[in-house]
Amino acid sequence: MSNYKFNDNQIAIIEKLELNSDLSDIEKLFSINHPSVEQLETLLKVANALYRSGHPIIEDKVYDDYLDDFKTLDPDNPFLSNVEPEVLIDSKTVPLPKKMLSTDKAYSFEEIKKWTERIKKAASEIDFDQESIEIKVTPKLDGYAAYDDGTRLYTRGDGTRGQDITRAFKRGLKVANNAGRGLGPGEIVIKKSYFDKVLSGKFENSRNIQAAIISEKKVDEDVQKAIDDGACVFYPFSELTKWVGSIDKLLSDFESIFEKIWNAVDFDIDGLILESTNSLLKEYMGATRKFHRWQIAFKVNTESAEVEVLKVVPQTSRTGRVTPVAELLPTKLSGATLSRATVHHYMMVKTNGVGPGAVIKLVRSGLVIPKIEAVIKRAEPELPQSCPSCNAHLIWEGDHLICPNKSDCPAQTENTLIHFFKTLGNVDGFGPKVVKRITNYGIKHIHEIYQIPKHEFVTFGFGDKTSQNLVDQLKASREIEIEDWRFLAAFGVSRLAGGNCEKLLQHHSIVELFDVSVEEMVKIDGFAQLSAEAIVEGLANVKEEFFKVYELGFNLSITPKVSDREDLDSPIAGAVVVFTGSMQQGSRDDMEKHAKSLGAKVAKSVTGKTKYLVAGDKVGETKITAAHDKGVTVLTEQEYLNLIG
Ligand SMILES: NC(=O)c1ccc[n+]([C@@H]2O[C@H](COP(=O)([O-])OP(=O)(O)OC[C@H]3O[C@@H](n4cnc5c(N)ncnc54)[C@H](O)[C@@H]3O)[C@@H](O)[C@H]2O)c1
Ligand SMILES: [Zn+2]
Repeated sequence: MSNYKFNDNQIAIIEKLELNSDLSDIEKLFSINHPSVEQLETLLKVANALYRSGHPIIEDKVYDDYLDDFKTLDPDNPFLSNVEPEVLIDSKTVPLPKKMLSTDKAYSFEEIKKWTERIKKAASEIDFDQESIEIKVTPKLDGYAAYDDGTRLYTRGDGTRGQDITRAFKRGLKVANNAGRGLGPGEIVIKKSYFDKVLSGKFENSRNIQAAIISEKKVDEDVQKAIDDGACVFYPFSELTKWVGSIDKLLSDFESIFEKIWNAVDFDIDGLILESTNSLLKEYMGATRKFHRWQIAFKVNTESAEVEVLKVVPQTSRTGRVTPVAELLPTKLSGATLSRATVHHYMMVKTNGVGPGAVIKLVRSGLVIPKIEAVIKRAEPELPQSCPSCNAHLIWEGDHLICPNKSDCPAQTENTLIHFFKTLGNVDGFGPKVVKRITNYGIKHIHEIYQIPKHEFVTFGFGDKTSQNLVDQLKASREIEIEDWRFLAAFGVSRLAGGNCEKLLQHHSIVELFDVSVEEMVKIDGFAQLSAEAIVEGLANVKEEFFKVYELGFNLSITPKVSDREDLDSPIAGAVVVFTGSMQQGSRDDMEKHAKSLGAKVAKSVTGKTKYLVAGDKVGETKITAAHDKGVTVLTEQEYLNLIG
């Protein structure tokens, strides 16, 4: 590979670093296969400086991989334990009003899960109620980090000292959503659509422009126009679209949350930020010198590869849908060897020619399953005629091939049972292997599993100890308290995952739900005609089995009814209340909980639906004015306490 050649802009930046190597030696580093520790350090410093001043030389993932290597070779190097510094625009730095750190990174769902485990562990260490742990997800803006204290605007610098770039506001830079000044940390960003339409001819990437907005030099006229057009803004993180919910919800709805937040803004983003919002927990978890332990960035790496398909095998799912799984010539992609990928459905196999010998473009998106982005070379597809599990003749239903043998298809039975225990999630022991063995002996229903005595497990071929353990697990799964919505979701009715179950159970008890008509269901917020029809039909199909299982006696915690809350005789019942700022009488978490118990709907941000904004200390004037503008009643903490008596 030939060496990289720096351009003049890059050379000017590298010279500021005052490294002890010649430029030509540094250029060579970017094509070396296994750089030494010293070489890695130089390489990282150069790449970082170029990246932060708008002239990146390598992809983020490549940078992060080098960083990983460096961590292994020289874990105590100070470059690793501090925020990666920006290149100074001039020589003067000022202390930041608040520390600005980097974020820890996760490139997979597994790493996110581990992070949530750490939060739960921290919560249990300080007796913080697990139920109250709240996670916020926002888009990770890929701009230029800055801090606005209401008077000055600062760069992040080295995390404790930055540079004064208030001039950007003097140049007309606006705050996103007209949110006003003083909202703390955020990023200077440029609207993607504007960049593509107006600026992409002249600038290579939006980083070039970010650097121009804050530079000391006179601003380029196109950039000034972009500022005047409101296409460049300072976006405070507090103003971002967000998802807020429990750890369970986060993990169970991860893909849909991901989709929604990822597409929420018209700015470049390079991931999602996940963080705990509970101040007690945050305080306890604290930070390293580099990142907050209560926050993590989920980054996606979009590396792709062209891969040959060896064959496509059908797999029958719990619902009878037959999923095409492509077996691939094993290929390395972003650090993992891929040998399988799921194709959406058999219609895609048929129309796009995904058969043996086809070449597909795969993208590993950081989520668990690699996605097929395109079919590069078609091949004759093989469409199965019969169910790989029960041999029943397959039928088309829309884009899908379906095994119609609901009652007697081993794959459907097994997957239904696996889904039940997995969704219940309160015991382990009933994973795919165990379930397969049990179903081989003719067990087909959830309620039957609960009636298997120990000696029968032994005749199924489980050891004595394992058999006892399985019996104990079954008992425990009924005794350990579990939310009724989760229990319902475990029956795997189509369109009845956890979120929808909870919404329905806020209106009807789990037993009543089986008698709710489509007409009644569409009256509930969030249920359209088609989903309601599917749900009512799905419930009817599982009704018999549901009650057999329900009558075994599970320890269900009941979802509170909306009506109970609105009927409460409290001045805030049914009202949407937002708490902001720091409170005197107790923690904000506690106040929110108390408000909920009084029937209020506690929200995190003010919208047109908000009735009261309870403002504690240190709340910006702009936030209050904005609330007034939306017709919200703003109360001080004391006024609120008087109101609820
Ligand atoms: N390509 C390269 O050569 C190169 C060089 C250096 C760094 N990088 C990339 O930069 C990363 C490290 O950079 P970093 O430390 O500046 O940033 P980071 O990726 O660690 O993220 C931390 C920053 O995210 C910002 N942020 C954006 N949206 C946010 C939100 N919604 N909530 C909270 N914070 C938000 C904040 O400004 C914060 O300072 C590396 O992982 C690497 O991928 C790339
Ligand atoms: Zn079948």
